[in-house]
Amino acid sequence: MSVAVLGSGAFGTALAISLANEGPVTMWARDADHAREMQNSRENSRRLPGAVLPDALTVTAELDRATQADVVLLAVPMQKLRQVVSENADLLRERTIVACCKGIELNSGLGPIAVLRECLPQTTSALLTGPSFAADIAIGLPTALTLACQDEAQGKVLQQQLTTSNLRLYRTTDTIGAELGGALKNVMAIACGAVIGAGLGDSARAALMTRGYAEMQRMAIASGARAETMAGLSGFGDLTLTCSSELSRNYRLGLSIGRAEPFDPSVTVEGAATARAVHEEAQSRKLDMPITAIVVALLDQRLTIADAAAQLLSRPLKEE
Ligand SMILES: NC(=O)c1ccc[n+]([C@@H]2O[C@H](COP(=O)([O-])OP(=O)(O)OC[C@H]3O[C@@H](n4cnc5c(N)ncnc54)[C@H](O)[C@@H]3O)[C@@H](O)[C@H]2O)c1
Ligand SMILES: O=P(O)(O)OC[C@H](O)CO
Repeated sequence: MSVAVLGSGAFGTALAISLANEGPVTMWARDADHAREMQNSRENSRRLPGAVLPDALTVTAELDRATQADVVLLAVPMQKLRQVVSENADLLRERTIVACCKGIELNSGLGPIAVLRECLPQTTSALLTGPSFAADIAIGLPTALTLACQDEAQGKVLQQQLTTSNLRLYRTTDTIGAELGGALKNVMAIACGAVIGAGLGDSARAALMTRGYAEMQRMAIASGARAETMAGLSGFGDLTLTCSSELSRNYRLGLSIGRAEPFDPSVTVEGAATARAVHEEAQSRKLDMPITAIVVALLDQRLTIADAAAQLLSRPLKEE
């Protein structure tokens, strides 16, 4: 089995490093200068500085070369997934595709597997998600992820193929649950960062995480996901990690909102677009998602943190 990773950002690079410890891996970068720089220096100094690229990892800007692999991992931001796949559909059609992004597409309201199904209807598609920081994976720290594939037999094969000495993969056929867990936890991480940034305290964060999880469950169950998927690595697991660590870009965006500080717009923060997509979806389906609505209002600067807290605290009292 041969593996390729398309996208040489932080996550793509970390996965490629871990997989290359088990066998040959090709990583594709769209920028030829960047590809050459990584291939020669054995480091991705732009996106994941300090991590060494193993000899078994080849970096190329030639997409037709990378897509010779049996399994192709797509490690690009969610809002770019459709573009990358549809522009290169001819090269990807015969491969097994594993999306590695977390989020919901604006305009369509679809998650990564649903987008892949629309663009490549005949192709086996899966999702790799769960609590994991690129920086941890790249230096060999232990990580557990969820491999979601609707086809159970294909999922078992991929689970074996993509497990490495530091990546332990669990599998599920609940692709909707895995998509929603990874997408919604980023929205909650922005909210938690804002709470901590504004000095509202750890107790408030715990309340937000718990009620955020209830909100995630509400959307997931209404979408046909299984409750136990949300309780697993892709839901609860990733919520815990992302809402509590400054390694998370979503959490850091929240911190900057809470502190009224600027935030670098070039940083990949999946939760911002996802919050908007989910808020729209929730409104049209009449799902109660107050934390998501507040995150959108904070991003749009329509609400202060003080007003946001007051709004959540003054909601009608109810059973838990
Ligand atoms: N960084 C992490 O710790 C981590 C962990 C788990 C999951 N993820 C997920 O992985 C996905 C990618 O995140 P990342 O951290 O690698 O982001 P990143 O910003 O480090 O890298 C994104 C990569 O995508 C490429 N890209 C962007 N637009 C493209 C396009 N139109 N065509 C081709 N390539 C394009 C960029 O060149 C870059 O190499 C996100 O959905 C994120 O949620 C990240
Ligand atoms: O840096 P973030 O916020 O995109 O989080 C990275 C991963 O999704 C954590 O599991």
